[in-house]
Amino acid sequence: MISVKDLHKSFGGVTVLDGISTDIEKGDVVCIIGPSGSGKSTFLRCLNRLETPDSGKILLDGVDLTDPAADLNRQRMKMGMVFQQFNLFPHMTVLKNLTLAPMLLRKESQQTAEARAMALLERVGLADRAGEYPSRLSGGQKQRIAIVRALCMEPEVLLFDEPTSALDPEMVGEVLDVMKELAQSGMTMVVVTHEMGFAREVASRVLFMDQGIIMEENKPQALFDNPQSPRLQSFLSKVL
Ligand SMILES: Nc1ncnc2c1ncn2[C@@H]1O[C@H](COP(=O)(O)OP(=O)(O)OP(=O)(O)O)[C@@H](O)[C@H]1O
Repeated sequence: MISVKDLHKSFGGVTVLDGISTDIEKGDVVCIIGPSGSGKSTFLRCLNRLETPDSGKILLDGVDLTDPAADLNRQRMKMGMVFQQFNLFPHMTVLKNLTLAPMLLRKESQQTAEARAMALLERVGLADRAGEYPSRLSGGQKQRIAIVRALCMEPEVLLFDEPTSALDPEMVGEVLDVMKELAQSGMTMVVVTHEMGFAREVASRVLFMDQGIIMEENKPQALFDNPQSPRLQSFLSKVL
């Protein structure tokens, strides 16, 4: 589904991505962990071209997103993004936040967009908040709404950039539960996270990122279950 080939990105002479290559298949739940500043967010933002890589290729369903001729807006609709800071529109109700993009970009009728939004709100237990403004919601509720907003575009893959980092500890669980449910439903997900428990439980693959490169672990559960693993020890000592 997504194929990344030899991705490089520098900021002001500092190399942040130093030749990243990986393939993400349909149904994968890829967790990216690594120390602060190791380039995790930059990698995620390059995937949907919020950042422009210096070199390398990103193929989404065979379309090269680094090709200037690619229809980026069309391709981006296939990738939902959930940010650390929710990024909901504060002046719009929850329902308006959820229906805006499907109506504007997918040209859906209000009725269709609202019906899907309400069904998804139901799924995350927030149907009764459809008429609220974001300022009246808790952080955990806002992030669940942000996930629903991404889902309303019916993306092929969801990208999460540290979705629980801005939350009070007691709100983390409710957001992770929604993400687990999504993963179990077969959604393809790429998740930058410091939540080791989530990675252990849900990831089909874990990418360890350090100094601009990734090391991949195809059997993350086995890795986490082996506390003697020097590789795990080395990463955890930096991450935690
Ligand atoms: N737009 C930018 N301009 C300049 N430098 C940037 C920019 N974005 C990121 N960087 C730098 O690139 C490096 C990697 O940042 P990035 O946010 O990708 O790391 P991260 O692994 O996601 O870190 P964290 O876990 O702290 O969020 C950092 O040194 C950061 O300061």
